[in-house]
Amino acid sequence: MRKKVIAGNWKMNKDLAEAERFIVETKNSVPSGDKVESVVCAPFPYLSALVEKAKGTDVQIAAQNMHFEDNGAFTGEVSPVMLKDIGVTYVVIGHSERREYFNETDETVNKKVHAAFNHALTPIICVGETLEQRESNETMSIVEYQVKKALEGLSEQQVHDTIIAYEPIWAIGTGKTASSEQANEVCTHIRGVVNGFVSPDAAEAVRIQYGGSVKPANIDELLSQSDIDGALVGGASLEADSFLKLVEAGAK
Ligand SMILES: O=C[C@H](O)COP(=O)(O)O
Repeated sequence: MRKKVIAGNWKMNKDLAEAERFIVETKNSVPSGDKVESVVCAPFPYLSALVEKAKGTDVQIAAQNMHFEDNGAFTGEVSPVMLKDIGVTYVVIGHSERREYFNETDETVNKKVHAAFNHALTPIICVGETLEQRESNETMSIVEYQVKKALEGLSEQQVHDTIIAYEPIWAIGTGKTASSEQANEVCTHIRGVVNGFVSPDAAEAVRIQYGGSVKPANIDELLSQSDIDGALVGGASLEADSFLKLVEAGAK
Protein backbone atom coordinates (compact mmCIF):
# COMPACT_ATOMS: atom_id res chain seq x y z
CA MET A 1 0.00 0.00 0.00
CA ARG A 2 1.53 3.30 -1.07
CA LYS A 3 1.47 6.11 1.48
CA LYS A 4 -0.66 9.00 0.26
CA VAL A 5 0.98 12.40 -0.04
CA ILE A 6 -1.01 15.61 0.13
CA ALA A 7 1.01 18.67 -0.82
CA GLY A 8 -0.31 22.21 -0.54
CA ASN A 9 1.37 24.50 -3.05
CA TRP A 10 0.84 28.07 -1.90
CA LYS A 11 2.48 29.49 -5.04
CA MET A 12 3.24 33.23 -4.57
CA ASN A 13 0.75 33.85 -1.77
CA LYS A 14 0.63 34.76 1.95
CA ASP A 15 2.66 37.10 4.14
CA LEU A 16 4.97 35.76 6.83
CA ALA A 17 2.43 36.09 9.65
CA GLU A 18 -0.20 34.19 7.64
CA ALA A 19 2.30 31.52 6.68
CA GLU A 20 3.39 30.95 10.28
CA ARG A 21 -0.19 30.95 11.53
CA PHE A 22 -1.07 28.25 9.00
CA ILE A 23 1.64 25.96 10.40
CA VAL A 24 0.58 26.66 13.98
CA GLU A 25 -3.03 25.84 13.08
CA THR A 26 -2.22 22.61 11.25
CA LYS A 27 0.88 21.08 12.81
CA ASN A 28 -0.80 19.32 15.72
CA SER A 29 -3.87 18.28 13.76
CA VAL A 30 -2.42 16.60 10.68
CA PRO A 31 -2.86 12.85 10.89
CA SER A 32 0.34 10.94 11.66
CA GLY A 33 1.09 7.32 10.89
CA ASP A 34 1.74 5.45 7.72
CA LYS A 35 -1.31 6.42 5.67
CA VAL A 36 -0.55 9.99 4.65
CA GLU A 37 2.21 12.59 4.46
CA SER A 38 1.49 16.32 4.65
CA VAL A 39 3.68 18.71 2.73
CA VAL A 40 3.53 22.51 2.55
CA CYS A 41 5.24 24.10 -0.48
CA ALA A 42 6.00 27.67 0.54
CA PRO A 43 7.77 30.67 -1.02
CA PHE A 44 11.55 30.79 -0.47
CA PRO A 45 11.66 33.66 2.07
CA TYR A 46 9.42 31.77 4.53
CA LEU A 47 11.02 28.33 4.34
CA SER A 48 13.42 28.73 7.25
CA ALA A 49 10.79 30.10 9.61
CA LEU A 50 8.29 27.40 8.62
CA VAL A 51 10.82 24.59 9.08
CA GLU A 52 11.38 25.89 12.63
CA LYS A 53 7.64 26.12 13.32
CA ALA A 54 7.00 22.61 11.97
CA LYS A 55 9.91 20.95 13.80
CA GLY A 56 8.93 17.74 15.58
CA THR A 57 5.58 17.54 13.79
CA ASP A 58 4.34 15.61 10.76
CA VAL A 59 4.26 18.64 8.48
CA GLN A 60 7.06 18.62 5.91
CA ILE A 61 8.20 21.83 4.27
CA ALA A 62 8.92 21.99 0.54
CA ALA A 63 10.37 24.54 -1.85
CA GLN A 64 8.48 25.31 -5.05
CA ASN A 65 11.60 25.30 -7.23
CA MET A 66 15.40 25.37 -7.03
CA HIS A 67 18.48 25.60 -9.26
CA PHE A 68 20.31 22.42 -10.25
CA GLU A 69 23.81 23.67 -9.38
CA ASP A 70 25.15 23.53 -5.82
CA ASN A 71 26.53 27.09 -5.98
CA GLY A 72 27.97 29.63 -8.41
CA ALA A 73 27.27 32.83 -10.29
CA PHE A 74 23.50 32.42 -10.66
CA THR A 75 22.11 35.68 -9.31
CA GLY A 76 18.72 35.31 -7.76
CA GLU A 77 18.75 31.52 -7.64
CA VAL A 78 18.50 29.11 -4.69
CA SER A 79 20.47 25.85 -4.62
CA PRO A 80 19.61 22.41 -3.26
CA VAL A 81 22.46 22.78 -0.76
CA MET A 82 20.78 25.86 0.68
CA LEU A 83 17.41 24.12 0.93
CA LYS A 84 18.95 21.12 2.67
CA ASP A 85 20.89 23.40 4.98
CA ILE A 86 17.73 24.97 6.37
CA GLY A 87 15.84 21.68 6.76
CA VAL A 88 13.63 21.61 3.69
CA THR A 89 12.79 18.01 2.73
CA TYR A 90 10.79 18.17 -0.53
CA VAL A 91 11.01 20.26 -3.68
CA VAL A 92 8.51 20.81 -6.49
CA ILE A 93 10.20 20.51 -9.88
CA GLY A 94 8.84 21.43 -13.29
CA HIS A 95 5.52 22.93 -12.25
CA SER A 96 3.64 24.01 -15.38
CA GLU A 97 3.85 27.64 -14.25
CA ARG A 98 7.68 27.32 -14.16
CA ARG A 99 7.60 25.65 -17.59
CA GLU A 100 5.32 28.34 -19.03
CA TYR A 101 6.70 31.55 -17.49
CA PHE A 102 10.31 30.75 -16.51
CA ASN A 103 11.71 28.64 -19.33
CA GLU A 104 11.77 25.37 -17.40
CA THR A 105 12.47 22.57 -19.85
CA ASP A 106 12.49 18.79 -19.63
CA GLU A 107 16.30 19.00 -19.56
CA THR A 108 16.43 21.38 -16.59
CA VAL A 109 13.76 19.30 -14.84
CA ASN A 110 15.98 16.24 -15.17
CA LYS A 111 19.03 18.12 -13.85
CA LYS A 112 17.00 19.38 -10.89
CA VAL A 113 15.68 15.90 -10.09
CA HIS A 114 19.26 14.59 -9.96
CA ALA A 115 20.32 17.55 -7.85
CA ALA A 116 17.43 16.89 -5.45
CA PHE A 117 18.51 13.29 -4.90
CA ASN A 118 22.16 14.32 -4.54
CA HIS A 119 21.06 16.35 -1.54
CA ALA A 120 18.45 13.98 -0.10
CA LEU A 121 15.49 16.13 -1.12
CA THR A 122 12.36 14.33 -2.35
CA PRO A 123 11.33 15.67 -5.76
CA ILE A 124 7.69 16.24 -6.67
CA ILE A 125 7.92 16.24 -10.48
CA CYS A 126 5.05 17.90 -12.32
CA VAL A 127 3.87 16.76 -15.74
CA GLY A 128 0.73 17.45 -17.72
CA GLU A 129 -0.79 18.47 -21.01
CA THR A 130 -2.37 21.67 -22.28
CA LEU A 131 -6.00 21.81 -23.43
CA GLU A 132 -4.89 21.87 -27.09
CA GLN A 133 -2.77 18.77 -26.55
CA ARG A 134 -5.67 16.95 -24.86
CA GLU A 135 -8.02 17.90 -27.67
CA SER A 136 -5.62 16.58 -30.27
CA ASN A 137 -5.23 13.29 -28.36
CA GLU A 138 -1.61 13.92 -27.41
CA THR A 139 -2.04 13.62 -23.63
CA MET A 140 -0.50 10.17 -23.24
CA SER A 141 2.48 10.82 -25.51
CA ILE A 142 3.24 14.24 -23.97
CA VAL A 143 3.08 12.90 -20.43
CA GLU A 144 5.13 9.83 -21.35
CA TYR A 145 7.84 12.03 -22.84
CA GLN A 146 7.91 14.34 -19.81
CA VAL A 147 8.10 11.40 -17.37
CA LYS A 148 10.90 9.64 -19.23
CA LYS A 149 12.96 12.81 -19.57
CA ALA A 150 12.48 13.67 -15.91
CA LEU A 151 13.55 10.20 -14.71
CA GLU A 152 16.45 9.72 -17.13
CA GLY A 153 19.59 8.43 -15.40
CA LEU A 154 18.03 7.85 -11.98
CA SER A 155 18.67 4.65 -10.08
CA GLU A 156 15.76 2.30 -9.44
CA GLN A 157 15.78 3.27 -5.76
CA GLN A 158 15.60 6.95 -6.66
CA VAL A 159 12.56 6.30 -8.84
CA HIS A 160 10.98 4.42 -5.90
CA ASP A 161 11.41 7.57 -3.85
CA THR A 162 10.08 9.97 -6.48
CA ILE A 163 6.69 11.65 -6.45
CA ILE A 164 5.14 12.48 -9.81
CA ALA A 165 2.29 15.00 -9.94
CA TYR A 166 0.01 14.71 -12.95
CA GLU A 167 -1.46 18.16 -13.47
CA PRO A 168 -3.47 18.77 -16.63
CA ILE A 169 -2.75 22.43 -17.29
CA TRP A 170 -6.35 23.13 -18.28
CA ALA A 171 -7.48 22.10 -14.79
CA ILE A 172 -5.09 24.31 -12.80
CA GLY A 173 -6.77 27.20 -11.03
CA THR A 174 -9.70 27.04 -13.43
CA GLY A 175 -12.20 25.21 -11.27
CA LYS A 176 -12.30 22.52 -13.99
CA THR A 177 -11.21 19.27 -12.37
CA ALA A 178 -10.38 16.33 -14.57
CA SER A 179 -12.96 13.67 -13.79
CA SER A 180 -11.56 11.03 -11.47
CA GLU A 181 -11.61 8.57 -14.38
CA GLN A 182 -9.71 10.99 -16.67
CA ALA A 183 -7.16 11.65 -13.93
CA ASN A 184 -6.73 7.98 -13.12
CA GLU A 185 -6.39 7.01 -16.76
CA VAL A 186 -3.32 9.23 -17.10
CA CYS A 187 -1.89 8.21 -13.70
CA THR A 188 -2.23 4.54 -14.73
CA HIS A 189 -0.45 5.37 -17.97
CA ILE A 190 2.37 7.06 -16.01
CA ARG A 191 2.75 3.96 -13.85
CA GLY A 192 2.92 1.87 -17.03
CA VAL A 193 5.62 4.16 -18.41
CA VAL A 194 7.67 3.74 -15.22
CA ASN A 195 7.13 -0.03 -15.47
CA GLY A 196 8.59 -0.18 -18.95
CA PHE A 197 11.24 2.51 -18.54
CA VAL A 198 12.53 1.53 -15.08
CA SER A 199 11.05 -1.65 -13.54
CA PRO A 200 7.83 -3.20 -12.23
CA ASP A 201 9.05 -2.64 -8.65
CA ALA A 202 9.66 1.05 -9.27
CA ALA A 203 6.24 1.36 -10.92
CA GLU A 204 4.61 -0.22 -7.88
CA ALA A 205 6.45 2.09 -5.49
CA VAL A 206 6.41 5.48 -7.24
CA ARG A 207 3.73 7.78 -5.90
CA ILE A 208 1.57 9.64 -8.39
CA GLN A 209 -0.45 12.66 -7.35
CA TYR A 210 -3.22 14.39 -9.23
CA GLY A 211 -3.33 18.19 -9.26
CA GLY A 212 -5.82 20.67 -10.71
CA SER A 213 -8.70 22.23 -8.79
CA VAL A 214 -8.60 19.59 -6.03
CA LYS A 215 -10.75 20.58 -3.05
CA PRO A 216 -12.34 18.90 -0.03
CA ALA A 217 -15.48 18.22 -2.09
CA ASN A 218 -13.74 16.15 -4.77
CA ILE A 219 -10.68 14.64 -3.09
CA ASP A 220 -12.35 11.48 -1.80
CA GLU A 221 -13.36 10.41 -5.25
CA LEU A 222 -9.95 11.20 -6.72
CA LEU A 223 -8.13 9.28 -3.98
CA SER A 224 -10.41 6.28 -4.40
CA GLN A 225 -8.89 5.66 -7.84
CA SER A 226 -6.40 2.82 -8.29
CA ASP A 227 -3.38 4.89 -9.35
CA ILE A 228 -3.86 8.22 -7.56
CA ASP A 229 -1.69 8.37 -4.45
CA GLY A 230 -2.29 11.92 -3.36
CA ALA A 231 -2.82 15.46 -4.53
CA LEU A 232 -0.86 18.60 -5.31
CA VAL A 233 -3.24 21.37 -4.35
CA GLY A 234 -3.05 25.09 -5.03
CA GLY A 235 -6.04 27.27 -4.13
CA ALA A 236 -7.68 24.89 -1.67
CA SER A 237 -4.46 24.55 0.34
CA LEU A 238 -4.31 28.19 1.34
CA GLU A 239 -6.67 27.91 4.32
CA ALA A 240 -5.67 25.66 7.21
CA ASP A 241 -9.17 24.18 7.58
CA SER A 242 -9.36 23.20 3.96
CA PHE A 243 -5.81 21.77 3.93
CA LEU A 244 -6.58 19.69 7.00
CA LYS A 245 -9.69 18.25 5.33
CA LEU A 246 -7.57 17.27 2.32
CA VAL A 247 -4.98 15.56 4.49
CA GLU A 248 -7.69 13.80 6.50
CA ALA A 249 -9.08 12.45 3.23
CA GLY A 250 -5.65 11.00 2.53
CA ALA A 251 -5.62 9.25 5.90
CA LYS A 252 -8.92 7.37 5.36
O1 LIG B 1 0.37 23.10 -7.69
C1 LIG B 1 -0.86 23.07 -7.70
C2 LIG B 1 -1.59 23.06 -8.93
O2 LIG B 1 -1.08 23.98 -9.85
C3 LIG B 1 -3.08 23.10 -8.79
O3 LIG B 1 -3.56 24.37 -8.45
P1 LIG B 1 -5.12 24.53 -8.11
O4 LIG B 1 -5.42 23.51 -7.04
O5 LIG B 1 -5.27 25.94 -7.63
O6 LIG B 1 -5.86 24.23 -9.38
